[in-house]
Formats: sequence, structure tokens, C-alpha cells
Amino acid sequence: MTHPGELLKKSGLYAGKELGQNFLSHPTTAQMIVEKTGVDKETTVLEIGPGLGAITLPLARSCKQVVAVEKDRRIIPLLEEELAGEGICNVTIINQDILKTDIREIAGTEKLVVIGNLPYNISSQILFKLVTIRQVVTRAFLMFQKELAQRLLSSAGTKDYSRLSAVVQYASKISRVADIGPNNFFPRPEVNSTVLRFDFFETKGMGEADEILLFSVIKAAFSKRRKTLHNAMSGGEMGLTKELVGIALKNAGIDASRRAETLNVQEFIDLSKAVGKLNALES
Ligand SMILES: C[S@@+](CC[C@H](N)C(=O)[O-])C[C@H]1O[C@@H](n2cnc3c(N)ncnc32)[C@H](O)[C@@H]1O
Repeated sequence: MTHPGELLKKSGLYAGKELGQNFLSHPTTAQMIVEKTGVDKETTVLEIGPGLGAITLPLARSCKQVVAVEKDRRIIPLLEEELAGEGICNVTIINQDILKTDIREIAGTEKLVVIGNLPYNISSQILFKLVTIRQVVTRAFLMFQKELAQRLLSSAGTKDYSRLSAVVQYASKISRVADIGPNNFFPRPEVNSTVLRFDFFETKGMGEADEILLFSVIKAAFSKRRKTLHNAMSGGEMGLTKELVGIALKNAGIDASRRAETLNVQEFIDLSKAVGKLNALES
């Protein structure tokens, strides 16, 4: 691979902060990440934000096909040139915003492995999106700012446990793959990064409507972190009355004075089922 600084300079381009463009500049790091994914010649991969191809090149050599979704139109000719220079022809580049991309359509009848050194400003949104379309994704390997990775890994009852941790832990088994220091990127970021692995699963007994309700309940519970669940969940976007929240908590066997960050995923499921039952009775 050509060093990203050299490629950009040659074309009179610059790395865009708003697109989170910190390109991997060490081929060995990119190769290590690809090896950890375990992709083979049977695997179709969706790469989010291929940039100048640091991951795309070793990935394409290892898998059947890469579909690479890149928002920045300016750098696509550089990526195409890099791929052509290495004689790689199993990469399809789509110039699109991943948040607007129909990933189900990309998958078609196949299941995808998703890989991305994500633009940090939209990593949470991307992850939410992957959770909702996880029927077509077997596993994902995503690079995050180290602090966000830590939040995702943290368990109920710890200070880092958040709305995102609960939603993603509901839908996947998360594990740490590697910590990557700032010297591996151009331009060099201020922060440390971590690659996480997500093995997605379906949860038995939870249909689409149940999941929408569950995610709303988790959002409402974390909307006012410092308040008790009883107070945090009353009113707000869901429009739940204090009385209904009190009964739902009681029916779910959850003390109303607890706070959102103390509830594990199963307790959130129990609570959302209790809210669902009461909503059904009311309508
Ligand atoms: C951190 S860079 C990683 C680039 C490359 N994968 C690497 O490791 O060197 C993030 C990439 O995501 C692209 N990007 C930013 N926002 C995006 C979006 N909404 N949809 C798709 N790609 C996006 C950026 O242009 C950039 O190429």
C-alpha cells in the first residue's frame, strides 16, 4: 500500500476531519486486523469507509468479495488506482453514506461480515444500524475510539455502562480484538483506538415490534441517568404515566428506586415486556 500522506499530497487532497479521516498508515496493522477476522474465499465482506484502501487491499486478497461503502467522492479514484495497481478486481465501491445505505440489499441472499475503521463521529449510529439489520450480518470487526469500546464492553452496574452497551449487548457477544495506538494513523489522532468483534444473534421470543419497544424503554431509562427508573421513564418521548411505570416495574420485579445503569439486558427485556402488556391493556 502507498502511504496515505503520499497519496493525498500527490492529488492535492487533505484528510477531512468531518469525515473522521484518520487513515491506517501501517500495512502490518491492517494485515493483522484482517487476519483476526478469519475471512476466507467464501466470505462476502461489507467494508465501511475503505478510505485509501489500507484494510481493503489485504481484505480483498483474503475473501471472495468486498463491497466498500465510501462517502468521500474525492478519494475514490485514489482507492481505485491502488486496487488496480495491485491487480485486485473483487472490490465493488459504492459512493454513499453508510447511514443511508440499504445493507440488506447489498447482502441479497448472502450473509455479510462487516469490517470498518469507523469515522468516530458516527460510530454509535452505525452500530445501532447493524443491530437492526443483524439478520444479514454474521459478525463485525469495528474500530472505535478506545473509550467508546470500553463503554460497549462494560457490564451493568459499572460507570461506563450506557444505553449503547445495553442495546448492543442485547444483540451480540462483544469481544476485544486489539488496541491500536495513534502512531498507526495518518494524520495522527489524539486518541487511542480499539478493534472490537461483534457476534450477532437473534433473541428468541423477541419480534420486531418487541425490539422497537425494548430499545425505546432502554432509551427512556437512560434519558435521565441520575434519576431513579421510576422518574426517568415517566413522561418523555414514550409518554408513559408515572403510575404505569410504577406498575410495570413492579410486574417486572424491579425496584423502582434503581437507576438505569444497574439493569442488565434480561431485566430490560422483562421491563419492556411488562410495559408492552400494560400498553396492550390500555388500548
Ligand atoms: C477512519 S477512516 C478509515 C479509512 C480506512 N478504512 C483506513 O483504515 O485507513 C474513515 C473512513 O470512512 C469514510 N466515511 C466517513 N463518513 C462516512 C459515511 N457516513 N459513510 C461511509 N463512509 C464514511 C471516510 O471518508 C474515511 O474514508
